[in-house]
Amino acid sequence: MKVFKFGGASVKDSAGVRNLAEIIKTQGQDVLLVVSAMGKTTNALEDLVLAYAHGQAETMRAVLGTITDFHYQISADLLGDSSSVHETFAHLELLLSQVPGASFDEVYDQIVSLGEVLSTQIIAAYLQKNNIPTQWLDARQLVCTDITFREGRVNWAETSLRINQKVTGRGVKITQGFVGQASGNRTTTLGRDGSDYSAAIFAYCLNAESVTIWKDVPGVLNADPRWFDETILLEKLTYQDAIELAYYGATVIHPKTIKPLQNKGIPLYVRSFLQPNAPGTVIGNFEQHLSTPSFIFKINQVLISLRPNDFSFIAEDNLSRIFGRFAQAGVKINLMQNTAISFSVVVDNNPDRVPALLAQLKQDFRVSYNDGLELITIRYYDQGTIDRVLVNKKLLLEQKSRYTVQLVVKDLG
Ligand SMILES: Nc1ncnc2c1ncn2[C@@H]1O[C@H](COP(=O)(O)OP(=O)(O)O)[C@@H](O)[C@H]1O
Ligand SMILES: N[C@@H](CC(=O)OP(=O)(O)O)C(=O)O
Repeated sequence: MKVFKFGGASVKDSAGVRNLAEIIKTQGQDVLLVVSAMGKTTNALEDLVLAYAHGQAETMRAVLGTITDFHYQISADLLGDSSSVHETFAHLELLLSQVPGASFDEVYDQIVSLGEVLSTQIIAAYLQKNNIPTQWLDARQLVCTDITFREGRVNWAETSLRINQKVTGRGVKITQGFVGQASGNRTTTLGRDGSDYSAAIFAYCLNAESVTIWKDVPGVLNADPRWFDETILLEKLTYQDAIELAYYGATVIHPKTIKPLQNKGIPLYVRSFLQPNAPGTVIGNFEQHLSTPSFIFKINQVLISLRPNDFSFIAEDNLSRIFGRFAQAGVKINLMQNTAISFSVVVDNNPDRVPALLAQLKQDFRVSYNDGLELITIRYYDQGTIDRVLVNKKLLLEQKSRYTVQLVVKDLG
């Protein structure tokens, strides 16, 4: 069996779903489809949860209206009516009519996971209508996680057992990316952009022949084409290079995706849903690492510097307290560096998390920070590539290892 993952961009409208069906007709007889919410539905559902949690009835109605109209229109266009999603919208409305009875993160997962349920219901019905017999599978009954809402950690043994019991026989199957379930039938999600990871979970448990993630780019490029003009397609990548690129922030693949596939030697193809016959990128067990420098660009970074109040050194006890605070606040560190009396970290400037973290850190440290920064990572760098990216930038911090350099910069333009 092959696993195909289709992200939100590939099914952002009815033309996208028609294109998916064409790809299945030509390339996927024995395939499990792992599909994300359509277009930007997850963002809209996040707005809906916020309005619901804050009791903003008017905003809630407006956002729900937009989400409903969007799906009804695609369903009507593809299937002639919106019956494929009636039940899920009725369930959503029922949820929203009740007073929130659980933590924000649990409510978030109950509601936001429905984006993937809606997309797969429409797509399954469309494939059926086009004489492609398709079995719809509920990922909530297959992917078992712990109770960490919004970042569920997979229970591999139980997940494998269930997947192998329920995903059997040949033919086309479709399930939701991003979604899981903790004990007590409590829906969880795997973290934003987690559908690539879902595809890897299914492939690992099923010993799949391969995974293909269908994207709006020709494959993995040596830089994000949104930021760089002259990108190069990387035709072959080792698992290790792919892990490193994803870890440092190449958003084309979710970082958790690669390891399960590497463990079983399952190849990962990244291909374009716009040019489905082009070969794209293959990630696998190759000898040769990358020969082209790759660039990863993160904007809206904040550099936080901490100094102990009592002039003690930055040592194990301080560091464990600092890491504890970051973990508690759910803030991921993109880069860190320390001297004897200061510790500097660079993180995404998430307005929901960073101010609370800074307030916590101020209890124990003198805190200074510098925002509006960019973090540029170059894998397989040389001085020429560094000089090129530093044009019109002020360099605030630099960290080099054998293959990777990270530069924290302020744009002077
Ligand atoms: N190294 C890279 N190679 C290709 N695309 C990249 C790279 N880094 C970032 N991207 C971005 O990833 C996007 C595709 O990922 P994403 O939008 O998350 O797709 P999906 O919704 O299908 O999961 C591309 O449009 C591109 O802008
Ligand atoms: N829909 C989820 C999961 C996901 O991975 O989506 P996409 O494949 O469109 O990035 C999200 O937006 O976070």
